[in-house]
Amino acid sequence: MKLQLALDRLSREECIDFIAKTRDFIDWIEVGTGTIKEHGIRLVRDIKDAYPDKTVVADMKICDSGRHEAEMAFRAGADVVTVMGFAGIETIRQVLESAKENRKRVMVDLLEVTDSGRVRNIYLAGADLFCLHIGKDRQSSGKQHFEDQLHLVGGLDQADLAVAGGIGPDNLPSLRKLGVGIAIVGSYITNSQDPEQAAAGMADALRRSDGQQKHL
Ligand SMILES: O=C(CO)[C@H](O)[C@H](O)COP(=O)(O)O
Repeated sequence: MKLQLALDRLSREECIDFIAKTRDFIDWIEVGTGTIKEHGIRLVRDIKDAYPDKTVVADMKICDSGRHEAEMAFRAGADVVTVMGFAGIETIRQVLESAKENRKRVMVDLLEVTDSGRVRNIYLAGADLFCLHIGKDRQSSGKQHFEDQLHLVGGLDQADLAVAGGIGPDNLPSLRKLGVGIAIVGSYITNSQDPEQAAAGMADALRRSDGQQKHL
């Protein structure tokens, strides 16, 4: 299982600092939605230039103007862009087309998606990377679990699976059963007193886990 560091609610300098501290333990770097809104797409470019060997995810959470927004992120050096699973299929198709033309990838964020038929249509449209996601605001209710969302991606045999939202050592064991290829971890690392240790611990635990290893 790979580790994606999510950079949310941070200053530009903090983003750079967290990457420097955790670089040996993380596989993918996510520039969070709010972070892009606050600091601009230029931050994606700066991170990709500094870490050309890392996979950089621009968490654009696209829900309209698919091609325009995807190309903005790819031009800035993003390797992966996110589109919302609840977006119109036309928007999702535009993002997938842009990724194909640019030889990049799309992560479909399934935040608040409940219809597995919709997910299957997105898969049939060419998506091959899906993210089960418990949003920040939902996390506080404590009522949602990744297991409850697993039916959404049942039978999507060729797709890779990521999970995001509240992941830390406590719920790591539950990921083992889900066949997850990539764990997206933000707050557990960025709120830690010792981010380097936190990232090292998560990376070690993820790699030792029984989760199905997928090529990403
Ligand atoms: O995409 C996101 C929010 O929309 C976050 O990057 C992701 O969910 C990480 O969350 P956490 O800080 O709980 O680990």
